[in-house]
Amino acid sequence: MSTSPKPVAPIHVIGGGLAGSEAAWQIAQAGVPVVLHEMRRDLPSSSGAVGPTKVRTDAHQTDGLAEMVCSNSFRSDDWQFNAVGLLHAEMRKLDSLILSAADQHQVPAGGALAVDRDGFSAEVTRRIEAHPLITIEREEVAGLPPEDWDSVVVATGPLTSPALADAILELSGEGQLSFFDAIAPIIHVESIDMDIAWRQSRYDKEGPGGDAAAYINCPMNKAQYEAFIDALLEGPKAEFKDWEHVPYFDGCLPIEVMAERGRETLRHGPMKPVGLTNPRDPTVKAYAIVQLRQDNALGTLWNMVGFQTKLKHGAQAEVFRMIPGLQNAQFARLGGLHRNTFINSPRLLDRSLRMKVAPRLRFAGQMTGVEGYVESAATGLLAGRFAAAERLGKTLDAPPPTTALGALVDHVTGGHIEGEALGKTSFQPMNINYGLLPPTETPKVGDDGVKIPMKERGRAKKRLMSLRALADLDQWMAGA
Ligand SMILES: Cc1cc2nc3c(=O)[nH]c(=O)nc-3n(C[C@H](O)[C@H](O)[C@H](O)COP(=O)(O)OP(=O)(O)OC[C@H]3O[C@@H](n4cnc5c(N)ncnc54)[C@H](O)[C@@H]3O)c2cc1C
Repeated sequence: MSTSPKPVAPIHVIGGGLAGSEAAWQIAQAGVPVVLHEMRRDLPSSSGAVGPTKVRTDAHQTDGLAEMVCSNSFRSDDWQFNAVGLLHAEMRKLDSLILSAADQHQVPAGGALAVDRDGFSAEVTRRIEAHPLITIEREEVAGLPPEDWDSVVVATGPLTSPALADAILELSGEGQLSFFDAIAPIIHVESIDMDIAWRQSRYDKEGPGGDAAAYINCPMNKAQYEAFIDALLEGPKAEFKDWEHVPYFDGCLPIEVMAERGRETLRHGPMKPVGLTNPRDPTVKAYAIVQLRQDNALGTLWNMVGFQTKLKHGAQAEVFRMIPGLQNAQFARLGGLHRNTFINSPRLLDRSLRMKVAPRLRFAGQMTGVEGYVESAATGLLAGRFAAAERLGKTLDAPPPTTALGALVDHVTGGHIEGEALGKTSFQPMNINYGLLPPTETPKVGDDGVKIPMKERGRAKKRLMSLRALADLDQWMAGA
């Protein structure tokens, strides 16, 4: 007598945003059933109320899956010279629902992949609803998922509902999960002018690694400082939106707010010039000094210490390039101000995005500390594949760190270096960028054997890194 095979138990995905929709799709495409829980819905009108009650987050306007809450752009689609374009290319290779729906609903935007947001969200919703292995439950998961959900992907995003956020916070043992956040810019190290800046820790103090030259220092004279303060005070600031009502972290005030308190405040705060000596001008005391601290294990990205800001993005590049040594700075991430919910992933997650203290819970999307629509969908893609492989009794390692996908996993699960934690984590959300991938040698000669001009070598290096990433991803896929 033949017995029918035991049905595969479903995986639960919480959150039908960019990450959750992609995760659900990847799991179902692997042949594993999925229940996707999304809280946004229209409730029938209650007695006396006019029209249906709409359950939304503070930013979402619709009940459509994968709603883009702000811009309609997935940013550059150039896989050769842009890290997010490379991430697109990798995701396309892996049957990404988000990329496929975006390609289908593309609108003209130069080299960027921008979409008709309603058409895009409708397409994702249609394909998820039509998938025979996916069931959608329109409900809030208001606390930790029931124990009998043995495999869960939590993809509830920056605006995770408070009941679930509180439960995760408690489980994590961390002090904080959701906050109104001002973040400092991060700079590619190769764009810092080391003929002006120098390496030294304040008072040559050795760090835990025995390094007494852990910081990069940019000196300012009085005139430069005064001009900088004027530019800071005059620069256009991002306005608060009415959904942004969570307070600042203590000790994390935007620099413009400090400057408004007095022209000298910054010189006595993050720009204090004490304990540092410019080796090129040892007898002259700098009037103010901007410090940068290494931000990733590779040493390719450096964080402007104490420079959290709510200056508008366009103004930031202009104002911060006034700092001597940063005149040609290339920003891996600009500073910003927004409400965000994310976990301290480097401490809490393993390399397959499982929570170490509760491995039935996997995290994906902005909750893991990646930033942006594409990066969120990318971690959803991986979390979905990891969860499906586990359910099917297979092992799936993360893609290598030379790929954009692998670099993202490495960043959120370990690549970041903890700063001098002021009672809080220094881990901050980040977009994909080449600084997260191990560097290659800068090529001097092109494929055609012709010498590459100096100013084009940075681009050539990006292309080399992209080619390496796609080749390594192919190899990973062949072994997966
Ligand atoms: C105001 C704002 C503007 C932004 N603008 C941009 C931008 O222009 N470009 C960009 O690239 N990124 C932007 N981001 C970042 C953006 O949120 C992420 O890039 C992306 O949407 C995150 O994807 P996600 O899947 O992690 O979260 P989301 O896309 O937000 O999806 C999370 C889903 O989980 C649901 N959910 C929450 N809690 C529960 C619960 N307890 N039970 C069930 N469902 C739940 C939500 O309703 C939502 O549908 C912005 C973020 C915010 C907050």
